[in-house]
Amino acid sequence: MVKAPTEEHPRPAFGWAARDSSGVLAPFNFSRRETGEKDVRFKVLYCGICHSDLHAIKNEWGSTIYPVVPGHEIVGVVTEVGSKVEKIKVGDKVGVGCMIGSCHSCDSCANNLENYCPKMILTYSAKYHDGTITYGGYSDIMVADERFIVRIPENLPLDAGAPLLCAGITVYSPLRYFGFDKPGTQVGIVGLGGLGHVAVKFAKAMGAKVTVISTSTSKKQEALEKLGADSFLVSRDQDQMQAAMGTLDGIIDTVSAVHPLLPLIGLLKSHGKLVMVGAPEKPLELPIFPLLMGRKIVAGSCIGGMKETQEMIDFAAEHNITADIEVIPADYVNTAMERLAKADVKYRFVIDVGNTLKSSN
Ligand SMILES: NC(=O)c1ccc[n+]([C@@H]2O[C@H](COP(=O)([O-])OP(=O)(O)OC[C@H]3O[C@@H](n4cnc5c(N)ncnc54)[C@H](O)[C@@H]3O)[C@@H](O)[C@H]2O)c1
Ligand SMILES: [Zn+2]
Repeated sequence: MVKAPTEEHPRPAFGWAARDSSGVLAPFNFSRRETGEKDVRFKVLYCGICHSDLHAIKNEWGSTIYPVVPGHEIVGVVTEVGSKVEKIKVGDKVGVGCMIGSCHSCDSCANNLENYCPKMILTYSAKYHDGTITYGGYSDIMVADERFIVRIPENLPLDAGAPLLCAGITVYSPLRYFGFDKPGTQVGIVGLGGLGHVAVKFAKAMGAKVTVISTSTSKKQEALEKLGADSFLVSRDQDQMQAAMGTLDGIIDTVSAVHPLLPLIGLLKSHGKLVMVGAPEKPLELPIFPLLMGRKIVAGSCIGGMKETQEMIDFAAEHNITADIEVIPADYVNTAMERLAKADVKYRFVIDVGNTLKSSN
């Protein structure tokens, strides 16, 4: 028998959910747990719209549990803390990113890499420790274990800072881990969307030389003049791509759809690394010979651990790095999803949850 939401958890909550793979979002009443002794409860003020939310509502990865309340770039103000919470107090500005739980006992958890814990629990469309389904940040309140709470520095704007909780850490972590953060390193960023545009900003702040690789010239001027990239390559322009062969130490590939890897591998120097962070729904073709000839590496990377996420947010605040955003009301989410699918946003939609999410009852 289906339980009423408040039988499962005592605290009523309200958000927007997709009920099936049409991906259409509509108002949704549900409930959240009581504030546990290690929990932080906060009023959601803003939530970014990640392309992963779009993959998820349409079940493009085949793992969505409906109804799904998406959103994993969530910021707000703390309203309650449990008795054993140590670092967060009522009134603090905080955030939650892509995960809200892990096993706390494996090697990855012991090394602050909760993101690689085999039992990592995603912020939405996953099963929590108590067996209930997790719901994301297109909603009025959030509750999470303190370990998965990020402190938002005072000088970081909450709306333009929200996307850093997923887009930011997803690019910051591989830039650091793969050594693309050394001054003068030649780094390529493929796909100038939500992830890509903050990747340019972080890589520049770390001292890298940044080349944006895009399918058309439409974002060229902005990439060079506004985002601070050093050069711009049009991936469909054979002459440009040929001239740039063997020039990059590393590439971060943020593209959300199936696309050819051969031209990207060609851009790498010997020993160069192509790091995939985009998550297309179907496998990509991997040409082997160009990898062998030059001992090149293709790797992947998934968000970042909580310690590194805090480090990334503090680095962003110090270097004035935020996302370029279009703030929207909650009832615009379906239009926003249609526009995101067409890459018609510069560069991240952020829902003004605090001012526009209105419960129907
Ligand atoms: N690895 C991780 O931890 C992680 C975290 C967040 C998001 N993601 C994934 O990263 C991808 C990007 O997310 P986003 O929020 O930046 O999306 P986005 O839609 O904002 O940006 C994607 C970019 O890819 C470009 N693009 C789309 N199709 C293309 C094609 N066929 N060829 C070349 N370029 C193309 C778009 O123009 C856009 O600039 C998504 O697949 C998302 O699920 C992964
Ligand atoms: Zn995301």
